[in-house]
Amino acid sequence: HGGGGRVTGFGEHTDPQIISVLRSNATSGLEIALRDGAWVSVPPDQTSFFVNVGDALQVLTNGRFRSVRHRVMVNSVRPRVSVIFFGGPSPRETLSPLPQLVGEGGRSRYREFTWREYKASAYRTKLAANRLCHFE
Ligand SMILES: O=C(O)CCC(=O)C(=O)O
Ligand SMILES: [Fe+2]
Repeated sequence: HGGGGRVTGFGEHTDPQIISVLRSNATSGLEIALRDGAWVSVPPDQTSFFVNVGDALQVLTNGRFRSVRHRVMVNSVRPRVSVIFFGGPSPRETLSPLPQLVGEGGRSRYREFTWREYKASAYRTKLAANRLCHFE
């Protein structure tokens, strides 16, 4: 449950995979967290796809693209329906920042790990955890 009588439908988290493509009906509910932690509602648009950066893409881009923290609040007036495609690596795939994005003399912010390792680590934590801090 959220404050002020608002009910959380899907708790805050970042998506694990590379990219998430989301489609919903015209009911609001999806919210993203800004850098300062404030939550803002994403205006629903049933004619658009919403594309979300996942943790894996944050690693591949060495943090240039950020996996945005989001949640879904319950809309007490209208039903909300959403469908999401999650595009992720296969379990044996190795992930690390792309050399072109680290740059010469630049610092890689993440160590190399397999997707299997990430999953095993993520399943041991709560939904809201920062799952990438184990791979920095
Ligand atoms: O229902 C939504 O719009 C988002 C759900 C979500 O964040 C997820 O499944 O990862
Ligand atoms: Fe999500």
